[in-house]
Amino acid sequence: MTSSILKVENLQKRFGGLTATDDVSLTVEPGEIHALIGPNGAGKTTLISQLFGELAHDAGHISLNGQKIDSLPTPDRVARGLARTFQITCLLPDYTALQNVSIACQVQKGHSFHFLASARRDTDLREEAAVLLRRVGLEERAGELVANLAHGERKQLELAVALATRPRLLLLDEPMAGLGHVESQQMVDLLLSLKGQFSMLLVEHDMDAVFALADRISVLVYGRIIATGSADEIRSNADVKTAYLGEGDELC
Ligand SMILES: Nc1ncnc2c1ncn2[C@@H]1O[C@H](COP(=O)(O)OP(=O)(O)OP(=O)(O)O)[C@@H](O)[C@H]1O
Repeated sequence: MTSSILKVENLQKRFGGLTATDDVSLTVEPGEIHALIGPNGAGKTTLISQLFGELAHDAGHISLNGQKIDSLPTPDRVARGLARTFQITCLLPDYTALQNVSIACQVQKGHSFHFLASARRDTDLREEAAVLLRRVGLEERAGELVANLAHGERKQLELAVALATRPRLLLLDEPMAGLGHVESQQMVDLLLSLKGQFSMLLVEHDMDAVFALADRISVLVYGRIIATGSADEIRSNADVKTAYLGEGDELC
C-alpha cells in the first residue's frame, strides 16, 4: 500500500469565536487531484494557509510524505515538496515572466533574494526557467513584464513559479478565479497535462473544472468536511445538495 503524500488529521483553526476549520481530516494520494469545494467562507483558503504554514493551527496534525510538518515554517515545507498558488496572484510585477521563474529556481537552489541581479545573468537558471515557461504554455511571453501579462497568463506564470520549487504536492487556490471560459479551459488542459506528475489539492469554485480534473472531491461547509468521494458520489449526495447548493439546486 502506498502512503499518502498529504495526511491531514483533525485540523482546527479558530479566529476568536469563529471555528474556520473544524476537525478537518483528508488525504492526498500520490498523483491524485483532490478537490476541495464549498461555499464562500467555508474555510478553504484557511485550510490551504494552514497546510502551507502561513497560519498556525490550534489542534490536529499535518503530515507530508509520512512526516509531521506541524511545527515547520513555510520555507521548510517548500523544501520538503510543498508549493502553493494564490487566489490573487503573487508575482513580481516589474520583472519579466522569465525573471520571475528564474528567481524561483534560484531560491529553490538555496540562494536568497539579494541574488536578484545575478538571476538575470545566469544562463542555467534562464534555461531551467524557459523549460518551465514552455511547460505552462508561456514561452512566447518570456520577455514580457508581469505587469503587461493578461490575468490568465499570470495564473499560468504562477503555476510555473510553483513548479520551479520542484514540488511533490501543489496547493492550488482557485486557479480559475477571474478567468473567462476559454482561459479556464486552457487552465484545465494545463492541469490535466501535469496530472500524475504532481499531486494536487485543488480549491475551486468552477464546478466544470472540478469535475474535469478531480479524482476525489471533499466538500467543506462551515469549516467541516461533510462528504468526500468521486464526482458521481458528490453529485448525488443529499447532504451536499442541501448544504452546499441549497434545496432543489443541482450540482452540475
Ligand atoms: N485572518 C482572519 N481573521 C478572522 N477571520 C478570518 C480570517 N481569515 C478568514 N477568516 C474567516 O474564516 C472563515 C473562512 O474563510 P476562508 O477565506 O478560509 O473561506 P473560503 O472557503 O476560502 O472562502 P472563499 O470561497 O470566499 O474564498 C470566514 O468566515 C472568514 O471571514
